[in-house]
Amino acid sequence: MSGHGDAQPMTSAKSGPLRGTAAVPGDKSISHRALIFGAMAVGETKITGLLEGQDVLDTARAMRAFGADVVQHGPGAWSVHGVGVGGFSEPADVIDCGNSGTGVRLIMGTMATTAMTATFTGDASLRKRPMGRVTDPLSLFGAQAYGRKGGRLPMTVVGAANPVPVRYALPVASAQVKSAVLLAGLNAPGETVVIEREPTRDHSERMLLGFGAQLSVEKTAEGHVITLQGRPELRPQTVAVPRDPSSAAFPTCAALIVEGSDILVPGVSQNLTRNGLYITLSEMGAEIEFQNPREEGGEPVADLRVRFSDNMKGIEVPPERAPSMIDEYPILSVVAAFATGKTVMRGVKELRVKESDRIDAMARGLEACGVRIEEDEDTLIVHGMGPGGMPGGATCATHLDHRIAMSFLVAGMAAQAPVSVDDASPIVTSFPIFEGLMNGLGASIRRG
Ligand SMILES: O=C(O)C1=C[C@@H](OP(=O)(O)O)[C@@H](O)[C@H](O)C1
Ligand SMILES: C=C(OP(=O)(O)O)C(=O)O
Repeated sequence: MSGHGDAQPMTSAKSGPLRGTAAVPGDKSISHRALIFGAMAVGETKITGLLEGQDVLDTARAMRAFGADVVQHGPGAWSVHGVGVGGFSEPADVIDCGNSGTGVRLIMGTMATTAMTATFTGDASLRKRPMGRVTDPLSLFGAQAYGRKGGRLPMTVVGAANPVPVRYALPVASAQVKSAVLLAGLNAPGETVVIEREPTRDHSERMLLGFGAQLSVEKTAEGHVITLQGRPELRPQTVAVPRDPSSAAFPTCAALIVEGSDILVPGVSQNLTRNGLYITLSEMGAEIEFQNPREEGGEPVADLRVRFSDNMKGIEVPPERAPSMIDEYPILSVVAAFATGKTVMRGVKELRVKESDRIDAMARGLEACGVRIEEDEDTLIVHGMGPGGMPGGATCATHLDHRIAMSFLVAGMAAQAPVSVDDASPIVTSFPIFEGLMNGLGASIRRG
């Protein structure tokens, strides 16, 4: 999907109390990886709970283009007949990863150590995002990449015919870059080593172990040293995808700011590389109870009981927490607008290279809603207006960014006047049932 269709304006008006259970769909990061690792295994991987968002559907299509047999059997139930490590065949056409940074970067890594050429593109948002962060380490394996200025898509990657293993220290805290290097390392003989100073989401490491790769993680003074043995035969798995904590953030935060709300959000990941938002909200004084802790799909999860919280205080979010809540800053900045005092988010410059420049998109939209903002290259500061304090009454630009669209629709649920977004169509990339789920809890979100 290289372009969205028509823009889909949407408006969210003040909501009555939210009630009920918010069962959000499968985790996007784990869904991409289940398809990609399944394609690299020999035999049939069975997946349940797959997120059927556009980003993941684009990865499914890409895996077919590289020769894997990917079949949908029912809602969320998929199978992948893999071709084995190094078994990809050259795609006959351009690979279109739509809106998905995760999709394109992980797939580039996967094909970079196989002797073939593939050309990648995406929508207008993805074509602006930097790919040099993955093609730089992939070139160390012997791959070559030819893209537009600044390492932008469309880009052609020529895979290494005789790949060599790599030792690479990540210059940026990014699970996408880490995963691209590990995926490339699968088809390089010998040991590939990735060193990350700050821990990022660890789904690739967990899944590689599950599929039978030899991988070790050592904590050293340099950070996490991840060592992978190349050329394993990956064994097909049964993957039960847990719910997405980044999607769960939207009903959770909505319930915190909409007066009288009391909802249950089941199966929210407590994986320490993903739960930064929930720690931050608790520190702000949010009324969240973590009930029934258990394992689901190999991830620690809990059910969250979330109540309207009229006593939240702005805080300083520790910068080292950023990787564990990187996609949640837009919705956190909405909650911060309904807290008392200022919330300071430092060390967040990575937000500028997501589907949009998320610091700029949130700053401009919140200002239009009457909120005072300070920002610099690496910082966002929101001056809270207290419960019910945000005037609202604006139309916010979403810049092809699902998280910006959902964040402003949640803001409208508690603001004094309705909040509109110019284009809600990108929400289908990660949370296709957002509108129905939120309205089912009691929200008033309508098209137009
Ligand atoms: O590896 C992943 O699945 C993801 C990693 C993060 O990106 P970066 O690795 O670029 O920080 C995150 O923003 C993205 O939504 C999903
Ligand atoms: C940044 C995100 O995704 P991606 O990088 O995969 O486009 C996101 O989902 O917030």
